[in-house]
Amino acid sequence: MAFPVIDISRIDDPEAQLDIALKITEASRTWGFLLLKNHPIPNEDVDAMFQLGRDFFNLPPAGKDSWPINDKYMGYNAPLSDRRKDDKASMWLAGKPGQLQNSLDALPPFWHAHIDEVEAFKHACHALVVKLLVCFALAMELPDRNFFAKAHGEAEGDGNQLRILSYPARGNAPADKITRMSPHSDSGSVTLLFQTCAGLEVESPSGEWMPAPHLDDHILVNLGDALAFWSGGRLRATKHRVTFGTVPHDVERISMAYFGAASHDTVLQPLKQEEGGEAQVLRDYNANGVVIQPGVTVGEYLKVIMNNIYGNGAMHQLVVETPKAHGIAV
Ligand SMILES: O=C(O)CCC(=O)C(=O)O
Ligand SMILES: [Fe+2]
Repeated sequence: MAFPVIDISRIDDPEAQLDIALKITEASRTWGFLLLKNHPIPNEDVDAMFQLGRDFFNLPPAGKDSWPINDKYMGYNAPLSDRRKDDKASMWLAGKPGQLQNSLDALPPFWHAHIDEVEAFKHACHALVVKLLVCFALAMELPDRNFFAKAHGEAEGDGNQLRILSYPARGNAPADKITRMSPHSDSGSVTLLFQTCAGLEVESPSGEWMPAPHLDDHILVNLGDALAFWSGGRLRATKHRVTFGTVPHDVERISMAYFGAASHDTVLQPLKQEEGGEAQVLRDYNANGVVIQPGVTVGEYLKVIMNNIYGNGAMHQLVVETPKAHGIAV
């Protein structure tokens, strides 16, 4: 089965939309990964963000280290701090519009002059995520084509995160045990991944690690566990990783992920079969070592996941005291 590459140039054209929605949804069900061709985000804007990332990561430690990632997913994460072992750095620029401007103390000074550019880029990413969410609802024949999209209001988007990543060049061949990006699935709804070169490996539908193809000017899309669970298993959150085997150790690799998540008060109840869910009920849906339970909110779930990655090394599980009953609480 070939890795899906889908042309979305006519995604807003009513005559082409359903066909595109069916292709995107089928790729999301089988692979959980796809490449978007002819997407609406201008390549110059993507390149400009990459350049900001490069300039930032090139700063001396004094320009970065005093602003570690905080509980609002803003700030810097230095090499070997992510999962306490991954050899990459990243900068998190999260939250709804206005949050960056209101949180300048949490951001390295480098970013203060670039807030508007970052916000505009996040806004464009969000608009594309919403288009994809509409496609899923259309292809699943849900009564409301905005079923997923309406839980992703940009103004409520505390969990929307832009993350710029740097896999620094290393002079020596690394020791075996050091990873670049440990195997994981993403946690929210839809991730847009922008890459300057190949390097990502994904779990294929038959369960083997394989390199994700890299095509210039395409966006790699993958899905998070919250949406996969909520869809009743119709959409797949696929594991992926970056290793020293796939990225040459002596050149820096820059990538950028926009994580689109539903608002924190969205309640995750898997779609029933008559609503488009799979017959198999999603019991014990285990994602990155955390069991997602029906009735949990997106905010509760994302918090546990982030604590497990950035916390003191202890693994937390979700405790849902009073599961909420409805599909969406917005
Ligand atoms: O750097 C990449 O290509 C992957 C990044 C990623 O998987 C993530 O940030 O969740
Ligand atoms: Fe990821």
